[in-house]
Amino acid sequence: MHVVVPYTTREPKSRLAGVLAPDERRAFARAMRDDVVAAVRAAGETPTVLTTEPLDDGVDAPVVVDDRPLTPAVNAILAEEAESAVGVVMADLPLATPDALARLFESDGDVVVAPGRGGGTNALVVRDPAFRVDYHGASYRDHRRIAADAGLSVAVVDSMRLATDVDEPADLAEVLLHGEGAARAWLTDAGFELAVADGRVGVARE
Ligand SMILES: Nc1nc2c(ncn2[C@@H]2O[C@H](COP(=O)(O)OP(=O)(O)OP(=O)(O)O)[C@@H](O)[C@H]2O)c(=O)[nH]1
Ligand SMILES: C[C@H](OP(=O)(O)O)C(=O)O
Repeated sequence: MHVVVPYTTREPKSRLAGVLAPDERRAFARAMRDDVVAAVRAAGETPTVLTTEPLDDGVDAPVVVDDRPLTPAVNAILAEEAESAVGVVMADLPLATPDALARLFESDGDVVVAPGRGGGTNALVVRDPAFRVDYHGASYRDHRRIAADAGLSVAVVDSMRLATDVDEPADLAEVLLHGEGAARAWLTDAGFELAVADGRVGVARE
């Protein structure tokens, strides 16, 4: 299956601005992307990075450049590849393992959705050309509605690893706890460590 990994170079991970400088956010976003690309490949599928501008950072996959916003850029790929199944796996899922992704890719359904915590859509498989994406906001709900309106079957993948997109500082604790790849190593090198305060797990930086 062809698996698209959307990746923006424009102000990536702005919700981490309180804990990471702009160049750090770019480097961390790149590390997360590299983990996702490696996991897709280890799951036996073929990744392509869908990027907002050309990349010269050693990305280990072919890239497609499309400077439009996320939704039209992904829909253009779905329209181009209407004859085949397409996977869409976000680049900010550093906990994604080959096993979790294989479960997504192997689930039956015209549309297979891995919801993100907070209402987003972290990963999808699209097997019917009538489906189109509409990201941002409560996109999990919107994608179910788009599928239902088109008469398509939907399968939902229940996976902690695919549900954990890294958007906010609290999500960094998940990477330190469960990550195994470049994103976890980047955080550790940058001096982040787990910190428990008032019984809650968070992160602190040396
Ligand atoms: N190709 C492409 N990918 C995008 C675009 N916007 C977001 N992405 C990717 O889509 C995934 C989800 O992105 P978000 O978490 O919504 O956005 P973000 O810019 O990474 O982070 P925030 O600035 O905190 O919202 C990430 O893998 C992004 O790199 C876009 O306009 N084009
Ligand atoms: C792309 C978007 O991500 P979020 O803004 O929810 O992180 C979504 O899942 O619809």
